[in-house]
Amino acid sequence: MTPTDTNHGPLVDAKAQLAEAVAHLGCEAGVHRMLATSRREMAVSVPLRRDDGSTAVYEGFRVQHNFSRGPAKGGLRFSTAVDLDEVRALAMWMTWKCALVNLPYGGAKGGVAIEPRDHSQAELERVTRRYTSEILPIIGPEIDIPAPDVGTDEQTMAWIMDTYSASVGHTVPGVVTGKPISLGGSLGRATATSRGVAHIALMAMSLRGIDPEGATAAIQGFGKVGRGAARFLADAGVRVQAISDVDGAVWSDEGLDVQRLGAHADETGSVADFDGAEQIDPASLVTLDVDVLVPAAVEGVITAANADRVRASIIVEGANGPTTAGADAILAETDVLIVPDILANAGGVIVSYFEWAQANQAYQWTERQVKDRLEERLTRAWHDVVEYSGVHHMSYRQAATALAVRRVIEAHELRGLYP
Ligand SMILES: NC(=O)C1=CN([C@@H]2O[C@H](COP(=O)(O)OP(=O)(O)OC[C@H]3O[C@@H](n4cnc5c(N)ncnc54)[C@H](OP(=O)(O)O)[C@@H]3O)[C@@H](O)[C@H]2O)C=CC1
Ligand SMILES: O=C(O)CCC(=O)C(=O)O
Repeated sequence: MTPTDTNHGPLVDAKAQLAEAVAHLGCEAGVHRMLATSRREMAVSVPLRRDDGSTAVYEGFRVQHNFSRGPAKGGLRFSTAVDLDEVRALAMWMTWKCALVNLPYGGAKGGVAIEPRDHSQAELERVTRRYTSEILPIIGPEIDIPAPDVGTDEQTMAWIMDTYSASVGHTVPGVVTGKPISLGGSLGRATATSRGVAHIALMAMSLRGIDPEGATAAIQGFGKVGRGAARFLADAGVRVQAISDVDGAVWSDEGLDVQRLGAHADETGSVADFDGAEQIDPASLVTLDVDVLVPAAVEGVITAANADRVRASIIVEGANGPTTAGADAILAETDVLIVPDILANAGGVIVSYFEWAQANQAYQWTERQVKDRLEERLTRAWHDVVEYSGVHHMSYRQAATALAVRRVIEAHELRGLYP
């Protein structure tokens, strides 16, 4: 039977991945139920006084999936696609990601169902401060530490830090990561996720015997992750042939000039209509004939409906959850190597951890220290996954999830958090 995405949705996919890991590890039903459930969820209503004097109200969430290995950690997303189930899935993936790269954290995620492009900076500041005030009782440097994700940035983190600090009466840099450098942000955090994506892509190419010089890539998304990934891959000699965003997609056989494309996007707000390339259908990006495909935008873009047309040799998941369970099942029958999100995009949270450690020490590391330690941790996790996958004859996603779930269960057992 051809797999389908009948139950498609990130939470369904995340729970299916957990169920597979639990079956492989052989743990009891109660532990499985506990890991399938968030430890704490907060839904808030975020009223906004708009610049024209009218009032808008947005739904916001913060979900803390697990605390067994340490405080919860994960980004904050501003997007109209945000809902509670999406945030639950993203929080669960954060737990596995932090465990996989051995950070002393559990997993969390937050979101506000708002389109940031429709708001002024002043409105975004008011929304951020109000959302922060609402979730304030459940965040803190030892409880849950937000960071940037889709639609948020270092300015958002600065507003959260200020709102939290004003409430407790002193400056608390460790309450968020991904802050501006001048407020205690880490050197190298802004590019950490994309640097990690490129580092992992190069290791995957080496495993597949693909020489980066002359290899080709397509990248979906030209935001904080996609743009840097394009730059780092191009710097390694890869011909980045296609890049897309919400408004369009561009393609060039000889490879896009990523720097010029960046200048064009800064000027116009999109990669669309870049004069150094052909315009293509954004939906075709994931099925282009390239060596490496980097989905770096949103969930659920490689699905049961298009997986059989994927022609890349390697998929490096810069985004969280870009490949649905139905697509995974189809691609498992092919030679396509999928490097799962919890490994491929872990560079961001690794350097967030470094930022938090620097805030706790009140001491700044050099950029070289950050880069070296980032690559060291990612390389170790990569080898763990490759080895586990080989020993247990499973996909990299299955191996990564199993390794991570095993570490979380071990922490539960050692702490004795359940009878
Ligand atoms: N930032 C980080 O440190 C980390 C991010 N991630 C994950 O990476 C992904 C991207 O995050 P980030 O780069 O921070 O987000 P950004 O908001 O900075 O960028 C998102 C990009 O994706 C584009 N996009 C959105 N929807 C689509 C679509 N349907 N098709 C094509 N492009 C689309 C946006 O286009 P437009 O510009 O036109 O809006 C934008 O270019 C998310 O899944 C996030 O969870 C994972 C780990 C860490
Ligand atoms: O840097 C962080 O704390 C979290 C980044 C994030 O949200 C993610 O890895 O998906």
